[in-house]
Amino acid sequence: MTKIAPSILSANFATLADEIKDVEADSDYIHVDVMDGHFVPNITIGPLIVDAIRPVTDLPLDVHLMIENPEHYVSAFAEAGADIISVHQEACPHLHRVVQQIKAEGVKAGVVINPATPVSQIEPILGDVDLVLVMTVNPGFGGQSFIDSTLSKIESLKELKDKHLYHYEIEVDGGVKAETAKKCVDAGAEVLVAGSAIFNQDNRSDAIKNIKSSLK
Ligand SMILES: O=C(CO)[C@H](O)[C@H](O)COP(=O)(O)O
Ligand SMILES: [Co+2]
Repeated sequence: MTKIAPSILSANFATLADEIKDVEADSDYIHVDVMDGHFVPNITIGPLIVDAIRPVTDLPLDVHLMIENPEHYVSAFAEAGADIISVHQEACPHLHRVVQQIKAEGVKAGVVINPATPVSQIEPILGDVDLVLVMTVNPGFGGQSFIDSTLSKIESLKELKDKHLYHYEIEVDGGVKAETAKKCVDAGAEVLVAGSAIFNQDNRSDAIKNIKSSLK
């Protein structure tokens, strides 16, 4: 069963608790996009917001760190209530150390690759992570168009997972909507992050059902 992770990046931050409640029943994770204005051009959410939304939902908080030096903030996000913390390969010269740091906090560890980063860059760490996030847009903003060349990387990650019996989930993020979701799942994606395709719609439940029915 494909999981759905609405990205609150496209939600109304003035009513964030209500926005999360609105998608909770149809979703599996809540995806939280953390941007620092350095690794990506945008600035968004810090541990304070994760702490504030933690009591709002029992769904796992899937925290996507688009920040430089993520090792400085792993503890703060774990203490704030993150269930999964994912870091970009491109931001981590000592990736293995950061993954171990996340796991030592008792949190699931994910690794993320940008559209231009090949799977080979993360191959040595695949046996250690709980989630691999394939960016299907360049990180920094919601509402961008899906990049088709990322599909072959999803296929490679599925092949490597099956071959080595790795346990990571394959997640995709960026430009995911009813028109693009099926090709991700056919390639091997197990978790679909969607922001604008859900929160920019009046009826969020229908928007999620629309994505799910596109997979049939
Ligand atoms: O990490 C992200 C951007 O860097 C977001 O999770 C992603 O862009 C979701 O937005 P949309 O579904 O509108 O593309
Ligand atoms: Co994201």
